[in-house]
Amino acid sequence: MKYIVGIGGMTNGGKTTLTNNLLKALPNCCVIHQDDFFKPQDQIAVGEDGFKQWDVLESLDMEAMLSTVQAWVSSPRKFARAHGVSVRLDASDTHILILEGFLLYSYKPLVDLYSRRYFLTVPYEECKWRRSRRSYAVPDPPGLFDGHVWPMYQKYKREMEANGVEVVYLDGMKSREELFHQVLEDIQNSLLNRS
Ligand SMILES: Nc1ncnc2c1ncn2[C@@H]1O[C@H](COP(=O)(O)OP(=O)(O)O)[C@@H](O)[C@H]1O
Ligand SMILES: NC(=O)c1ccc[n+]([C@@H]2O[C@H](COP(=O)(O)O)[C@@H](O)[C@H]2O)c1
Ligand SMILES: [Mg+2]
Repeated sequence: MKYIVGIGGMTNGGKTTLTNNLLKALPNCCVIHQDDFFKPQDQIAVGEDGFKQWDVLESLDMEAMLSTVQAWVSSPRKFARAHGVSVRLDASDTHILILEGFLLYSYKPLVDLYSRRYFLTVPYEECKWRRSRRSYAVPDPPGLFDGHVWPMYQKYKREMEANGVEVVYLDGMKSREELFHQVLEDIQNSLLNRS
C-alpha cells in the first residue's frame, strides 16, 4: 500500500519539526520538503509592495516537486534506496511518503494524491514571534511578515477552504511531543483501517 501524508500549514507552525519526528518513527517512510523547490532568487518576482514574492505558488517549481512525487509513486522502494531510507524487508508492503511545506494544498495536480492532509496553525502573534527568531537562506527584510507573508497565508488558506479541500487542523501551540503522538497515532489508525 502507498500512503501519502501532507504536513502543511502556516510558516513556523512546526511542520518541519513534526515531520522529522514522524520520519524517525514510521517504517519505510520517505520525505519531500517543498522548501527544496524554491526557485532561485533572481526568478522571484518583486511585487508592487516592493517585496520579493516568496510566499506565492509561482515562487516554487511545483512541476519539479510533482515529478519527484511521481518518482516515489512509481517505485517507493527504488526511491527509498536512492534517498538512503532503509526498507524493512519484514514489514508489510506499506510505503509512506510525507510531503511537508507551507503551500501543499494549493497546487491542483497534487491535491488529490494525499491519503491524509494535516494543517498546522498558531495564532498571528506566535507566528510572527517564531518567524522573527528564524534565519532563512534569504533573510526577511523589515515589514515582510505583515506586508507579504501573513496576507499570502490568509489568501491561500481562504482559497483552500473555498475549494473544499479537506484537512485535519492541528494546534501548533501544543508541545512538540503531544503533536508527534497525536499525528503518529492518527496515521497508524488510518493505516489499520485501510489494510
Ligand atoms: N510544538 C512547538 N512548540 C513550540 N515551538 C515549536 C513547536 N514546533 C516547532 N517549534 C519551533 O518553532 C520554530 C519553527 O518550527 P519549524 O518546525 O521549523 O516550523 P515550520 O517548518 O512550520 O516553519 C522553530 O524554532 C521550532 O523549534
Ligand atoms: N528556502 C528559501 O530559499 C527561502 C527563501 C526566502 C524565504 N523563505 C521562506 O520560507 C517560508 C516557508 O518555509 P517554512 O514554512 O519552513 O517557514 C516562506 O514563508 C518563505 O518566505 C524561504
Ligand atoms: Mg519548515
